[in-house]
Amino acid sequence: MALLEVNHVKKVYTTRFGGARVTALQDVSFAVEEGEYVAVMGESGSGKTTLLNILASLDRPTQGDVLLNGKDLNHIPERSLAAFRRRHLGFVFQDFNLLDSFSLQDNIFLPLVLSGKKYEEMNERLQPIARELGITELLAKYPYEVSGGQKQRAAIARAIITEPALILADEPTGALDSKSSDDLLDVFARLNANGQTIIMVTHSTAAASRAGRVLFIKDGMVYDQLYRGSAGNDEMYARIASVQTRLAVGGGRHE
Ligand SMILES: Nc1ncnc2c1ncn2[C@@H]1O[C@H](COP(=O)(O)OP(=O)(O)OP(=O)(O)O)[C@@H](O)[C@H]1O
Repeated sequence: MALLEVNHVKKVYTTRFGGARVTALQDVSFAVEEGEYVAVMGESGSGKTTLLNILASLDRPTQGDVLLNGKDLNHIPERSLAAFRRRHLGFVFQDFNLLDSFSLQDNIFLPLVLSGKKYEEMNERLQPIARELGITELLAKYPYEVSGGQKQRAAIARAIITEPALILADEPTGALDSKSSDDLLDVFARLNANGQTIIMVTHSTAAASRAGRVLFIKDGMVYDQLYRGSAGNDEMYARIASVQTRLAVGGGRHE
């Protein structure tokens, strides 16, 4: 059984007064196995954020279903969704989403605090993660006292401290300079090498070239997929660029 199954997902937004309808996703199906690292690419407006929100159980599809570990997200009652997300998913956002009035350590503890964990357990989990991410010395600092790259590492610590089945990252390198982006992508690669499943929405060809598979979304459909196979990052980069060119000029889909 795949870790994540997305079956014929369609999403139509209807404006508040029943006016214009926008089909953000037409018919999206794919599966993600445990341990995969999948990048999702597509032009602005192609439906990436809509898809990520549905995978995150932050929004429900108009049609179709999403199964995480065989559990249909549509069947989780609204009141249990926040706890479900905390237990199974880790989030990394472009703008870090750290609370400014909390130290990095308290930001990282937040999902565990919400799950009612004791300080000793939180601290025991934190120390190896902070070491791995190189932020041990920064834990007492506040988000405004550290760099973007350091903020993003704290955000990753917060995402993985709950040991989620799946990390969902939305443009995680979007606000970082190229050195910090490379560092973040190294962290993702290491997490993935240790078995962490990651889905990352990105506009960056360099970021996507580090993933094991790239899914291209166009007009609310999966337009193409690239599997890394034995390709190195440079070859992957070139292959992604070539699909992007085909996407931009409106060439036929690869089936
Ligand atoms: N809440 C909403 N109500 C109505 N239409 C929406 C809503 N959210 C998104 N859309 C529309 O759905 C389509 C897909 O949007 P989405 O944000 O998923 O694209 P995207 O690929 O993430 O774009 P970007 O790369 O710019 O973030 C767009 O046409 C967008 O205008």
